[in-house]
Amino acid sequence: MGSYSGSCEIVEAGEELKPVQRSRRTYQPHIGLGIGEKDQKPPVQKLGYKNSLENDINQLFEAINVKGPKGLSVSYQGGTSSSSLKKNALKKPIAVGMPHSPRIGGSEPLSLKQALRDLCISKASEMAAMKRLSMSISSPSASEAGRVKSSFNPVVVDSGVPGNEHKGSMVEVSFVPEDDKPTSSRMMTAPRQAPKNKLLSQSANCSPQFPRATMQISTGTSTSTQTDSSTSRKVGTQAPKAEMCRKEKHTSASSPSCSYADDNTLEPESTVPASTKVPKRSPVPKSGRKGRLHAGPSSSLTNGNKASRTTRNVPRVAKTIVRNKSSIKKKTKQDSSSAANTSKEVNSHLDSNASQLICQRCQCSMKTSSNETNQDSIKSQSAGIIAEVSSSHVSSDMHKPTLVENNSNRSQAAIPRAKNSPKAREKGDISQSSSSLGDSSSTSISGDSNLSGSTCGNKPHMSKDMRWDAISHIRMQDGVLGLRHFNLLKKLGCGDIGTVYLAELSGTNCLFAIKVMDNEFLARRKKMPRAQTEREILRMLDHPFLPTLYTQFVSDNLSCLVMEYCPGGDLHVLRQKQPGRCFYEPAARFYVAEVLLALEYLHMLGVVYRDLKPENILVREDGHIMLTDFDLSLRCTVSPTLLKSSSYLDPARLSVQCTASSCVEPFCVEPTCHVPCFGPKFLPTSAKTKKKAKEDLAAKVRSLPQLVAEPTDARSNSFVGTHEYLAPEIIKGEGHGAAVDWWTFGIFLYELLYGKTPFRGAGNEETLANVVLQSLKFPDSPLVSFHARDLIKRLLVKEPENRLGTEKGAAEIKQHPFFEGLNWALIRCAVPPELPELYELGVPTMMSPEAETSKYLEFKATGEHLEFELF
Ligand SMILES: Nc1ncnc2c1ncn2[C@@H]1O[C@H](COP(=O)(O)OP(=O)(O)OP(=O)(O)O)[C@@H](O)[C@H]1O
Repeated sequence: MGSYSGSCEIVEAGEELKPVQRSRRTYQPHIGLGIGEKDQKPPVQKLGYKNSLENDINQLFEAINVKGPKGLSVSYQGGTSSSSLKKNALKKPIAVGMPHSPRIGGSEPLSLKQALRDLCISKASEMAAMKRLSMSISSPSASEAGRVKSSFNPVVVDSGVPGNEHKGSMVEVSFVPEDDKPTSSRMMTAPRQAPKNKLLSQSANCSPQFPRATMQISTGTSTSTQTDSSTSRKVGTQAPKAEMCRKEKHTSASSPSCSYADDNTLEPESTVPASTKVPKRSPVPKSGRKGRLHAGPSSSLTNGNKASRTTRNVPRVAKTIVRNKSSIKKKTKQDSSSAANTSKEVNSHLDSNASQLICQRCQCSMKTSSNETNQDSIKSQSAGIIAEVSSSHVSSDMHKPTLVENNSNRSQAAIPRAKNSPKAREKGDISQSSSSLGDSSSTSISGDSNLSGSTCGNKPHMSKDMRWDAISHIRMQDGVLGLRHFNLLKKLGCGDIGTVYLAELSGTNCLFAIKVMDNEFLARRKKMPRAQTEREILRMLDHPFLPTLYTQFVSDNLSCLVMEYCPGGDLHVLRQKQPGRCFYEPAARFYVAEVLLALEYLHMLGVVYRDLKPENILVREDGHIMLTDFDLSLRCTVSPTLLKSSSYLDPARLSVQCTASSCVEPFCVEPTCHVPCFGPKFLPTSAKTKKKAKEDLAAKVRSLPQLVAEPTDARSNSFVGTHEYLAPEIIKGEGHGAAVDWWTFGIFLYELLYGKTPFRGAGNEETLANVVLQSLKFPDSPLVSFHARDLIKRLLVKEPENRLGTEKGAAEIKQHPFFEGLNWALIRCAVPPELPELYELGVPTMMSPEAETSKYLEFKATGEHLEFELF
């Protein structure tokens, strides 16, 4: 829930501070476990915290002195103590410690106090050394907290908004890479046993904040007395866009492996044979039910797949591959075998810098393969590469518990193209692909970094995807990537500005969806801006429910976007296969929840999507969704706002007072599910106490600040969208903003539940009139819950200013009781309603390269549309 996200972030920020705090805390447990070194006393004044340690020790001994059992003589000088308990405790480190350590109670004259002090100083020295080691590896010359902050590209903004009662308080919002471990969900749910699908500890990756916001609030002199919604605080004027730029700079500055190109440039393929230029032909009308406004005839692809549907009832296994810790962690551990606990602390800090470590890994690679990379760079330049594709992504979070099995993300990436068992093929592909990349695997990432910008750092949530390597490998081999490197296997669909193909990167078994657009056609039809918008947006995205753009290039005046392939068809097709042609409510809830997170992310990036409809929601192989098609989107600026307390919950906009859910099951729809995500030791026994606990928790969650990044100032007068989904303000030409996405979100939910849109008329004109004039009605059947209908009602408010979501965006909508019980942070790990029907990859036997180039690319674009004919 929204509040959850908020809570997550705060906890995360708290986590951010932990390194500083831990430096002292971690010391203490080692008092009893430390290893004495020598009798020498290091100059403790050099390390500030050593004084604290000594103080602690002194206090400890004083406490022992003072609190020792009466009549017991506790001697710290002679080492004789009649307290066996203390004796044992104190003996332990020394007994286990180094042979030269002084013995307590033994014959050595050294005092116990002195011995312990030395032990602790020794331990502190070890810790300091380890910290230095880890810091020098990950980010030289940065404090731990600073290092974390800098690597996560934080936005630190003074909350000193004029009139703000929180003067003096500091609000920090940082956008963290997705691979990093969020801790919020851990805080909220960790006490319970691991989720059944083995979520990673980075489960907050599932949270909507992509970029995830972590908030650190130092209340300082804050009076904390705000009570109304006016207390929302501007976090700052930095829009995510600005953050993106900063991130890019940061990344490129810190990592030579990450190169970024100008947004408006593409990499032309200089070596495309003339034979690949194919004739144009007239368009094929879109078979979809809805015509799109704003452009010529649109087309919609329905896959003709007849594979049987499988209900997914087995939780997906998400095994953690903590590659990110990698060598640094190991090294740290090796260097400090006697400081296991300390090492853990350090490692946990390093974990939180996951993406940074990945980048460092790349850098390391770069160093070891610099010659090769340089050669390739030169080669690329000489090949006439104008610009490299890079994803000017906003570092995202989570974020994410990497949903991976074994080679995980990579396995997801390698969607097999052979006909037999998809799963088996997948594995085969991985190994084959890996081996095909074999020798160069160690350098391919770094090479790719320089050549394409398609680095692990660009799309953290897909950083382990083997397709980066595959592309990089080809680039390193040939110096340039073009259409000739792909085997076009199947036409997936045709849109207004291009045609999408399923394609295999030759020799890699890696599948992609390639959107091919004819620049000449686009220019002639004045659709270049749409293509440009889509390209720019795609490049920014780094979110599990949005497509990953791997690379882009121009091949013989064809602009190609190489994207993640989504084999499950679209929601429009899937809905029509449901009984009654509509989804059951839990399934609908699943899909709209994921779409909501995608929209929230887009809004945070300053993108108003404007074209939500089931046709644009593809189903991934794992059953989760992918929102596509951004050519009608509106780009704008956005100012993240931190809303304090529960002021963001406007009861007038929500029918029922929301309750925060802490259920670990992302789709537990049982409203009476009480505090189930806490372990037994936290579970109150009586129902009454349970209820109280839940209320307390809900109150706490509601009191947490909430990040809202809704582009409230976005305005456009364009008449864009799909008839049945058009918002009234668009039809009326009054100008519109981000609220149109919440209108379409309401229509979308309605359609999923009822199998039709609410205002559809006999024709487009009537539909438009209905949207503006007709009141919302719900059919008697199928039966839909009150909460679902209530949410739809609040979204389909004709005046945008009164529409749910208009003011506070997705955060507001997530609070609606329809989503009660849904753990937003874990949504990505939820088991989807059903397995998608995968496209039958009944790909014809691959033709010879000559035949491919001469026959596959029969590009035809005449009249309204452009199309590439494959066969
Ligand atoms: N990544 C992908 N994976 C699988 N299929 C895809 C992918 N991207 C697009 N498609 C399919 O290709 C079709 C055409 O997509 P495209 O985005 O070009 O057209 P569109 O959705 O009709 O929108 P527009 O007309 O605005 O371009 C889609 O309907 C979809 O079925």
